[in-house]
Amino acid sequence: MAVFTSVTLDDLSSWMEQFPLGKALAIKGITSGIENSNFFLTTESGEYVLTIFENLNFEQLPFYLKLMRHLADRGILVPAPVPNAHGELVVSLHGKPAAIVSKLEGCSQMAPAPLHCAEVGAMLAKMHLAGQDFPMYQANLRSLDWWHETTPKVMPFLSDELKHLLCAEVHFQDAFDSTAIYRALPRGPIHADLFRNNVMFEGDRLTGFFDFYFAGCDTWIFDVAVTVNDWCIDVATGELDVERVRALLKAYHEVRPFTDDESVAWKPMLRAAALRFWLSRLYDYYQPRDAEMLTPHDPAHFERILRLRESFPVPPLTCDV
Ligand SMILES: Nc1ncnc2c1ncn2[C@@H]1O[C@H](COP(=O)(O)OP(=O)(O)O)[C@@H](O)[C@H]1O
Ligand SMILES: N[C@@H](CCOP(=O)(O)O)C(=O)O
Repeated sequence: MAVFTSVTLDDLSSWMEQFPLGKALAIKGITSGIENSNFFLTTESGEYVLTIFENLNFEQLPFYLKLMRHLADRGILVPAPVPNAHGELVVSLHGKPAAIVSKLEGCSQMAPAPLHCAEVGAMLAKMHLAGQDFPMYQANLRSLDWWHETTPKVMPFLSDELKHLLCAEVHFQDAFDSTAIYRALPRGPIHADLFRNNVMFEGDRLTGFFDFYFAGCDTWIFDVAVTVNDWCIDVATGELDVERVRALLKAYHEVRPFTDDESVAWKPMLRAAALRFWLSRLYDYYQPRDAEMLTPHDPAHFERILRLRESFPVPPLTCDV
């Protein structure tokens, strides 16, 4: 659907000289993105992805790209941004910020089995550990403060019942946020949007996480909850599939054992993760941005998930069987 800024091989002939990648041989627009202009780029040294950022600016991008570089340098399977001759990861192209990153092989696994969830769980835990010494800090920009800012913007569009659901959940999360348990949760850089469409698989082998542009520093368990709420559900109902949940959590726990506080926080965090995407989908639905050219994601999906996580028991974080 979206290549907002077009790029030709001619445009790249001198621009590419700043990168140690040789000449650009072919460029092909990627149509599936919704936010940026993405291209598969073939150069004399291999296959890459060129992104022209349509919304994020030169000040905002270094956090995300340096985080990806930091993780890639520590063996985490993520696109590695390529620095230019001055060590810069973000460079101007057609007056907009642009970056070249390594290309991940494969495609998204949209019907995951327990073994795919286990691959994701293990890599997520490795990513959290590898991010511990990342020196930059940026808060998760779609966290509690954003929920407070955004709730009043969508309220006028909601029925009384939905208003009540939203306010009650924000209130619950406020209360949980001020507990000693919440404050003790281990944290660091998180992906914060690790849905099925942001992970590549080649067959059953995970080849990488991408789309780090919602990343920020927050609790690791929130990242696990976001991931489980997408990877381990029946998409039609939002119900958790216990086998996939167990596979993901067990693989994560084997790499980075969960703490007791995280076990207590697990259900509230599954609710927080549902709230976060219900709210962003409501916002995009009722206040669409100009650049948003695709049909907005269905908010009712995460409303359903939130109701389920509030009302029903969830599989425990750790399990002996
Ligand atoms: N590093 C990469 N390696 C391989 N494919 C990629 C890479 N980055 C993006 N893509 C492809 O481009 C598509 C759009 O990327 P995405 O980050 O979702 O774009 P947007 O931010 O515009 O929504 C992805 O679905 C994927 O197919
Ligand atoms: N995963 C979010 C929307 C963000 O879209 P992405 O394509 O950038 O991951 C949702 O499903 O609401």
